[in-house]
Amino acid sequence: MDVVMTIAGSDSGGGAGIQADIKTFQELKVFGTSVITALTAQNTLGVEAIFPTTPDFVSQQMTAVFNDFDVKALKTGMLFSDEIIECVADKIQEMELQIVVDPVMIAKGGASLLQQEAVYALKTKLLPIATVLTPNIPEAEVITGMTMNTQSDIQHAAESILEKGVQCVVMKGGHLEDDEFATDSVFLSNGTSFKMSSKRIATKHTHGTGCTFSAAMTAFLGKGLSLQEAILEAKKFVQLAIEHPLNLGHGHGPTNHFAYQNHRNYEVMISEA
Ligand SMILES: Nc1ncnc2c1ncn2[C@@H]1O[C@H](COP(=O)(O)OP(=O)(O)O)[C@@H](O)[C@H]1O
Ligand SMILES: Cc1ncc(COP(=O)(O)OP(=O)(O)O)c(N)n1
Repeated sequence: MDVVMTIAGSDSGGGAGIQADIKTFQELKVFGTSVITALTAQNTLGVEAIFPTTPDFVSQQMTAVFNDFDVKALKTGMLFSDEIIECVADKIQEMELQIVVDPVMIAKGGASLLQQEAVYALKTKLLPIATVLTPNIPEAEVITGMTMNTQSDIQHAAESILEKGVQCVVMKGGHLEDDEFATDSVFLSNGTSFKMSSKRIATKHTHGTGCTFSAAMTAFLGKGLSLQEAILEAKKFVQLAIEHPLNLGHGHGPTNHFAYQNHRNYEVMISEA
């Protein structure tokens, strides 16, 4: 059984963060381990409180898992502070691992899940060792300092991120105003680029989409899929999870992690970036 890890915050409401990651890992039949960076008191209506873990305790959790398991791939989600980012980066920089960095910054309700002063550590410590970075448009704008309105803006921002040492950037288009398609643009450091589109679902139940997408990518990388295959299959996983909602909670409900096993046949459309 392939072992993967998530380093992220806990969402008491179960739709995002560690909980979304572990559910995704379970559905994709990899063994999930977890390192908790912060606890959030959260539900589908928003984040009510945040209680961060100490960097030392983050380090202790990582050591405990790494001393016992052969972790093939890991993802990072909510990292909260520059001290936690530095401690995570120091620990994994020498390891042979596939690293998916989901640069979680702001939750849907507006709560800040990454302190502003931590953006520098994210850029200088974590990006250089990342296999894949999965920013949404607002996150890519913070990382690059660029404004992104057009496909050409997306390409320029991706190029500037690749220069920081990341092997692949997946610019998520969930926030773009397109009624028909949810399109993500993928750029690899070897010069390959493509867009992947799926039918945009008109729904408010999109809590945890980013976490689920990056967790699925991590699971597929852990299982040995190539980078491109892992990205495409993760897109399929998140599409099905959005398309078959569970209708839970009173706000932005969670996605459905069971859907991939029940409705496997979704074709993601691929085109030139
Ligand atoms: N309404 C939607 N219909 C279909 N796919 C969506 C929808 N919203 C987001 N996605 C997809 O979900 C994934 C996560 O994207 P996004 O919601 O932008 O991330 P985040 O949660 O980090 O803001 C991407 O593949 C995106 O294209
Ligand atoms: C603990 C925790 N981690 C991450 C998020 C953000 O998740 P995301 O997938 O980006 O979904 P939304 O916040 O946009 O619903 C979170 N909310 N909590």
